[in-house]
Amino acid sequence: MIELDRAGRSFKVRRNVVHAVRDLSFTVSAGEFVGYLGPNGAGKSTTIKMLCGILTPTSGRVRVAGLDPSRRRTALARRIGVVFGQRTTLWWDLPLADSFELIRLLYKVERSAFRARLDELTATLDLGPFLRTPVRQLSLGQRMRGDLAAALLHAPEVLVLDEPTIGLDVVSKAGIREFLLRLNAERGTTVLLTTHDLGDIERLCRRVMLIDHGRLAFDGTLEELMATAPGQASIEDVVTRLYTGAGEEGPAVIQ
Ligand SMILES: Nc1ncnc2c1ncn2[C@@H]1O[C@H](COP(=O)(O)OP(=O)(O)OP(=O)(O)O)[C@@H](O)[C@H]1O
Repeated sequence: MIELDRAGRSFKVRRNVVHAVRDLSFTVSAGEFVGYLGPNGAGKSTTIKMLCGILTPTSGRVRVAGLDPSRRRTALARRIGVVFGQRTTLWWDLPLADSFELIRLLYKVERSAFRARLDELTATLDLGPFLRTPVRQLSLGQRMRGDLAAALLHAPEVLVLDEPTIGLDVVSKAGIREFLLRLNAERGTTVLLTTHDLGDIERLCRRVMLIDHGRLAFDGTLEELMATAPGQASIEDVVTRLYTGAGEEGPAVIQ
């Protein structure tokens, strides 16, 4: 479903070149739920932007649902949903329901399929009480549920999430995690999740990829991740160790 083959993306900054992502190769199969971790500046958002076609790779190859994202952005938009937790795709001054209707028109979703999908999302994300509220008046947790629904109205096969639980309280986080688990289990939606919240990873992801300085530093199951640092008490300890390269053998490097 997602394929990167030696993908790289660099930026020219004045006289320097920043290699945000280098030589990155991985595959995510249909139905997987994968956590994509890395310290600040590691290259996670750059990867996600290449997956959505916002950025073109400067080397290598990227495919999502068999499509080259930067060349087939419109075709890909029908197959992928994206949520950037720090931004909203909703119309700030419009009621949530009107934003959804605009998205229906943009994606050319047939009215009855849209109605059924919206009813389902309204029930599972509990959107009913604030469907008529302008987006700017929503709390962060309500807005995030609205953004998730907006990303899923066209029933994409792949969902890419960039910090979807940032700033949420424990109850809101639990609700969103529960929703994502069900979406993956019941609909088989493939999910790639970037987060700094390791609770998200523990609760949701069987497979974890870790990127550092633009390169893949770990790719394996959560159990294998924990086993890279035997005796470490928590996932925070293990990930801190990998981020800082601490320990006698250093981080588990896969390549
Ligand atoms: N448009 C750009 N121009 C120049 N440099 C960029 C650009 N976008 C990203 N970078 C650089 O590429 C590197 C990777 O950035 P990226 O945003 O992908 O990291 P990240 O893993 O998402 O970080 P964070 O967890 O802080 O969001 C950083 O050094 C960043 O400064």
